[in-house]
Amino acid sequence: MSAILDIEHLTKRYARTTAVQDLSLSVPAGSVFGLLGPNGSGKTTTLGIALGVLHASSGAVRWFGAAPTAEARRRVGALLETPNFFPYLTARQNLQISADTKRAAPATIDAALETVELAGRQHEPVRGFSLGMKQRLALAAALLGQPEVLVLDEPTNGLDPQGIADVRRLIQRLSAEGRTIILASHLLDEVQKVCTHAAVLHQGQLRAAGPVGQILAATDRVHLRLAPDADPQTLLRALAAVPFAQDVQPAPGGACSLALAPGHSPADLNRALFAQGLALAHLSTEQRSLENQFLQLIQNS
Ligand SMILES: Nc1ncnc2c1ncn2[C@@H]1O[C@H](COP(=O)(O)OP(=O)(O)OP(=O)(O)O)[C@@H](O)[C@H]1O
Repeated sequence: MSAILDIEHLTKRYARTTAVQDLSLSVPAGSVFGLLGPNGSGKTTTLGIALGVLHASSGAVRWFGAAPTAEARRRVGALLETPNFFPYLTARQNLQISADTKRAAPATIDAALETVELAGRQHEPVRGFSLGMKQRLALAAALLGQPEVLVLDEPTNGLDPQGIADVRRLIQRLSAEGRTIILASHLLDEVQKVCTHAAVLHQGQLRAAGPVGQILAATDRVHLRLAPDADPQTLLRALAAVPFAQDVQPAPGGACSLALAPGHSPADLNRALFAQGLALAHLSTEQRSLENQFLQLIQNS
C-alpha cells in the first residue's frame, strides 16, 4: 500500500506546551487510520497541521507523496468540529452554502445526501435535526467535491448509541467505497471496531503504530506451566535463555506469563523450551484488548 499521508518528525510547540513531539507516521492508501490518544495528547494539533490550518514548529507533511498543494488539499475532505449550520435553512440549503464556500460542484450535493442517508430529509430545516443527523450532515459537507480522503476529528463525540452506530456504519461504507479515512478518537472501542491501522499518541509522542491486529498481537501474553512436580525455577531459568521471551512474570503454582518479541510465535517458544529439555504441561495465549494495550503503553511512558 502506498502512503496517502506522511508525517515526518513533526513538532508543534506552544508557549509552554509541546503539543506534538518528533512525530512520524504514515497512513497507507485505503486504510481507516485511527489516531488514538487521551485528551490533550496532540491528535487535533496533528490533524490541524496535516490539513494546513496550523503551522508546525518543525517537521514536514506530505500528501500523496509530495509537499501539499491546493490541488492535493482538494482531494481531502475534513470534519474537524461540527459546523454551525444555519438552523432555519434546510439540510440542502446548508450544503449549498458549504459547496459554494468550498467551490465544490453542486452536483455532488445529491451524492453526499444519499451517502449519509439524509436525502429524504433534505428539505427540512436543520433546527429539527437530532445531534446524530447534524453530524451526518457535517459528514455530507466533508464529502462535497467527492474527496478521496476523509479526515475526521472525534466523529462520534456526544452522540447517543444509535448515532454512534450510524456514523460507524457510514465510515465503514465510505471505506468500502475505496476512500482512505483518518480519524482521531480517544475511544479505544471505536478504533478497535472501525480502524484497520492505528497510531497511539501520548503527550504528543508516538507510542505505537501499525495495523490494529499487529498492535494487538504485540501485547498477547503467553501463559506457561510445567508439570506439577517440576521445580518452578527451572522454567524461569530456561526462559532467561530465550531472547524473544520478554517481561517474564512468575505466577502461582510454578506457572508464568510473558510477552513475545515481535515476529515470534508461541510455537517458537515451545520449540525453544523443548530444545532445553523442557516439556510444557500448559501453554495458552491471552489476547489483550486494545484498551489494555493502550493503558500499558501510557503506563510505560
Ligand atoms: N492554541 C493553543 N495554545 C496553547 N496550547 C495548546 C493550544 N492548542 C492545544 N494546546 C495544547 O496542546 C496539547 C495537545 O492538544 P490537542 O488539542 O492537540 O490534543 P487532543 O489529543 O486533540 O486532545 P482532545 O481530545 O482533548 O481534543 C494540549 O496540552 C493542549 O492544551
